[in-house]
Amino acid sequence: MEFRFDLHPIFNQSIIKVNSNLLPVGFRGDRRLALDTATKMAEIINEMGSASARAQGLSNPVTTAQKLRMTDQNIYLLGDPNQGRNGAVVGLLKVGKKSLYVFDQNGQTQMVNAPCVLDFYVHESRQRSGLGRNLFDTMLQQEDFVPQKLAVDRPSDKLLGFLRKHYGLQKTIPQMNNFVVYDGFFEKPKPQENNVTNHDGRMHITASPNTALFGPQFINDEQNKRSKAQQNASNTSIPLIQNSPVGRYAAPRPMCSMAEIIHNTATPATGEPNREL
Ligand SMILES: CC(=O)SCCNC(=O)CCNC(=O)[C@H](O)C(C)(C)COP(=O)(O)OP(=O)(O)OC[C@H]1O[C@@H](n2cnc3c(N)ncnc32)[C@H](O)[C@@H]1OP(=O)(O)O
Repeated sequence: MEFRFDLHPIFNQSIIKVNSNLLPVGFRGDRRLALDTATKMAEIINEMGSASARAQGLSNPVTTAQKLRMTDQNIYLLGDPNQGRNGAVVGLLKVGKKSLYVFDQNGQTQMVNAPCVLDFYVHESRQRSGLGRNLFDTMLQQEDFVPQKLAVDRPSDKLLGFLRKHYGLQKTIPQMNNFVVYDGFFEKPKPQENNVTNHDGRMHITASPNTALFGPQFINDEQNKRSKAQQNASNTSIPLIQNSPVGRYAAPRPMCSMAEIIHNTATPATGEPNREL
């Protein structure tokens, strides 16, 4: 798509990334140039957004400059410096994170903050020549996204074919909304080598408030923590400061009736702090 203005100063590389300020990421220039560039960028985004809507048979564009201004989404634009005198824009890809309710493989609803493909268009005269792949790969790399972790908003048949061909995405997890998610969407990332903690998988689950507050711990983790704490205590001469009990531990203790019976006195329950003493 060609424009009445020269695109070369805007496209300093073939693919540019634009966010809510309507300027290419890394833009340098004074206020006047920024204003001029943002005005031209708004025109590019509106025209490409409308062309994408037409190609998908939508009555309203999914992508406009006005909408982009109000989100933290990113648009990738593919330019062709060699078309015409001013160059041309031949592709658009809009992505961003969205909070979604989606079904997992077991049909359970999950709330996720997922990276989403929101709009994707390559000019009709250039489709099926690898430009879409080029644009998509650049987006994946710059956003640090993985294809199977993407939710795709109402994908067209062309986009389904594209994702199948280039990224092997085929098996979907059925959803009730317009988003398509693929097998692997819910897979947890594998732990990094240097993050792997050395435990044997045995959990320490007790009825103690620590378990309730912090969840069960791996037994080896606890032992490691304890031996580290002991080491620290013996290495330092910092006096042990006992924290005052808080919350329900600060409440007055009930009398222990068994002790009362044995000693014929009123005795507070043992093993717990008693602020009255
Ligand atoms: C979330 C959304 O945005 S949904 C809307 C997606 N956009 C559209 O449907 C708009 C019209 N289509 C397009 O703009 C483009 O076809 C895109 C963006 C989907 C793909 O861009 P392209 O530059 O064509 O992709 P690229 O050349 O890298 O890959 C080609 C593959 O995409 C798929 N594809 C592209 N065009 C078509 C088509 N007309 N019919 C069927 N499959 C197609 C095929 O798998 C094709 O491989 P093949 O030629 O071996 O069959």
